Amino acid sequence: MKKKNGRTFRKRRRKQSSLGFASLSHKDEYIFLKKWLKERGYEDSKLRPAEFSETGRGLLTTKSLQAEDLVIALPEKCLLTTDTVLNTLCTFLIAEKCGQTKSPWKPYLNLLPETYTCPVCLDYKTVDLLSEPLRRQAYEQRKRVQELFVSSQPFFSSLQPLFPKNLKSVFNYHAFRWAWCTINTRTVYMKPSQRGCFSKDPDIYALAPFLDLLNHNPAVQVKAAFNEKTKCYEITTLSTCKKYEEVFICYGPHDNQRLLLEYGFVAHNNPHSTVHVTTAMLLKYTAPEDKQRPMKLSILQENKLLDDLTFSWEGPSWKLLTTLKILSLEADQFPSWRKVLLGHVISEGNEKKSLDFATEICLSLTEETQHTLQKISLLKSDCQHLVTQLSLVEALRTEELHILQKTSEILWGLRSTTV
Ligand SMILES: C[S@@+](CC[C@H](N)C(=O)[O-])C[C@H]1O[C@@H](n2cnc3c(N)ncnc32)[C@H](O)[C@@H]1O
Repeated sequence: MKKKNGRTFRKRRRKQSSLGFASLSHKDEYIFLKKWLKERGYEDSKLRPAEFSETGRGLLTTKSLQAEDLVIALPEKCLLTTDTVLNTLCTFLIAEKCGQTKSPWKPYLNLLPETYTCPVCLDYKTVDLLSEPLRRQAYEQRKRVQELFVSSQPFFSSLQPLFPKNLKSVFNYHAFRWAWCTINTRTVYMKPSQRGCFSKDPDIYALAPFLDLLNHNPAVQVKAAFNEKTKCYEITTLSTCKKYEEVFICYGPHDNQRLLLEYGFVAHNNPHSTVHVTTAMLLKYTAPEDKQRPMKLSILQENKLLDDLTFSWEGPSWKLLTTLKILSLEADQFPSWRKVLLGHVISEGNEKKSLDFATEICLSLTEETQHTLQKISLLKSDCQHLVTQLSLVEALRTEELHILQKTSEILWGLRSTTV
């Protein structure tokens, strides 16, 4: 301990803060976790927990990593797996957390976040600031978790003899939501072992202590799987990482809406970011007097063009532009709708009309996003207790605004070449 006050320590602390992270590995909780992992066969020489200014808690490497290097190999004994249903793992987490002192998982449970920012945990005021499609998904998530909680009640009641405390003080909605978020944001997928082509083995999800401190970066590539030979869950990087930098993995090619929905955060400059255009929005800008509108809509529906219409950093998606071209067909052009689906240009007029249509939608979404950002900034000063969640939605809506601004530039360029 005395060593900590020495010159080397002070020098090291200075170096760390200038690099944008503060080491956590000297803290008791992390020392206990490392000891616990070691007892279960985990050997590590390079990863250290740290607090990063951009991403919060994560892991850094003390040795540079080259492509194909193993980032981590976590032995099976350290994994908390479920080959049964989700609520069994929820129940397990709640029960272990409440009887923490005796739990063999204590060093891990101690370090789990106390709160989450997935939509199920957000205040209604915050959820209402999300864009319409995401808001709908956020309410669906709430409903799903509530239903799962209600359907787990008989199971919780059957556990009463095992608990001296009043069961409701242990298995309440608050605890269930915490456990659900823990599982949703932190489990890794383990492909069931292939016992035969028609194997009915259920999917297995595992909580992986320490490994679950790795944060997401959409720009990195990794391979992750349970290795049957070494009996370890292994992550190999396909990207490089410099010494004393944060080691990232990629949770998948998710856009920011999906990251918020599933993990409760957003990634800045996410290349997969999109802004969704709903059917209601399309209908708002199509002429209701267009007699072929119902037919056009059923063609679009049959060809699955109405789902997932988006603007991205590259402008309107192919699906969105094709949809707009079909909706913009004049009565005499309508029989050519199949050609539009095949990517043919029907006329200069149709091209121009669909781009004008896209511009109108983009402009309307831009105004709506700017208005929401103003509301967020007012709410941030009025509702101090919601500042963290409001900042999260602000980051998401700001990224959406940037995509819409980029799209507007792209559309302007496209329109000037078609006129
Ligand atoms: C598997 S955990 C990673 C470790 C986590 N930061 C911790 O302190 O326990 C996943 C959670 O980390 C956070 N996270 C992951 N990547 C992030 C990033 N790039 N920026 C901000 N938060 C991130 C999110 O809260 C997410 O739900």
